[in-house]
Amino acid sequence: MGQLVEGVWKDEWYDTGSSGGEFVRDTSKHRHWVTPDGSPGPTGEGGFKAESGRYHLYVSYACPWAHRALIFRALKGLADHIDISVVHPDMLWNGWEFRTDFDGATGDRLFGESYLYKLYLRADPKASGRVTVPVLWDRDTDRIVSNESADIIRMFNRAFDGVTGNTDDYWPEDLREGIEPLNDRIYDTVNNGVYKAGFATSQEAYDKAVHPLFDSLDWIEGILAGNRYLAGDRLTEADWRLFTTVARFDAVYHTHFKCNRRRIVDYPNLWAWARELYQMPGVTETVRPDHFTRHYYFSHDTVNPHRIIPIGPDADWTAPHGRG
Ligand SMILES: N[C@@H](CCC(=O)N[C@@H](CS)C(=O)NCC(=O)O)C(=O)O
Repeated sequence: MGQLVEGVWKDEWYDTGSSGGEFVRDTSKHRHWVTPDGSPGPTGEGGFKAESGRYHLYVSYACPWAHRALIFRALKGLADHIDISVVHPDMLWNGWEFRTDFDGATGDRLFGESYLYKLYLRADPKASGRVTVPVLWDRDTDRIVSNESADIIRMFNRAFDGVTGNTDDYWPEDLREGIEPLNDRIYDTVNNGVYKAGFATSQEAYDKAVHPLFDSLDWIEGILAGNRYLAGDRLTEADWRLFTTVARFDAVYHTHFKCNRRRIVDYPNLWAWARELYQMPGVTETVRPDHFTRHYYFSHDTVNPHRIIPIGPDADWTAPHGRG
């Protein structure tokens, strides 16, 4: 674990000392957009036209943010148009590595680099900041288009429709007003909430994160009692953004991040909703418990110093969901 400082890799854990023990997530630095015609998107520069074979996606099967991008790649029929490199689940003193000694870890298929930070340095030799997945890489310009999963899934949602012919829409205009507040609360208290609880280094910081997390899970359980999906009867990005955290919850966050007031299996509606999403075509293969259990328990030695990987719960994700 570390970060780049003016082109130099520094091995250091998150600094929670200056924030009262609270984990504060950095904002993503690369915010360009792929668009159908290469015109600029909501942020950054233009020049990134949607084309088959031009872009490469760097992911970890362990990471909930990268997982969003993998799911949208599957749902939107992009697998033949955007290829991927998968990092090794261990994220140690050199950050994410391109080792291949773990099932599914591919190495760096574009450049044969050893570490993800070297990819960031290819794009900018003087780069500073955290080196995170996912990364959407442009082969034509050797630049990072984006390292922000929330943006990448919106690009995947529409930008390549002319390439794939797939017009499924997970951010439909008429539901956006409802989706935004769901995303905001779920990001802050659930997606990032588990990290805030797990990386807290003071009781106060932990308490401040863990109560809103479970308040939100209770609130979501209520929504899913009356609705098939979060925003109503249509599946939207709000569901997928929540799903990647839920998929890791009982195996990892409940134990490793001390989010143990309840498990997902204790919420009947949320658990059935999670199984329904898990079972959708193309999605199941993106869920890799082998990668996420190994990653969290083994990489975070500040949280789990002996790196013992617990046995994990027995839960049947293939059981009928009954939400039809
Ligand atoms: N806001 C980013 C966050 C990505 C992120 O934090 N990824 C984690 C893995 S789960 C990472 O690569 N962390 C490395 C680090 O912080 O040094 C996004 O949603 O894409």
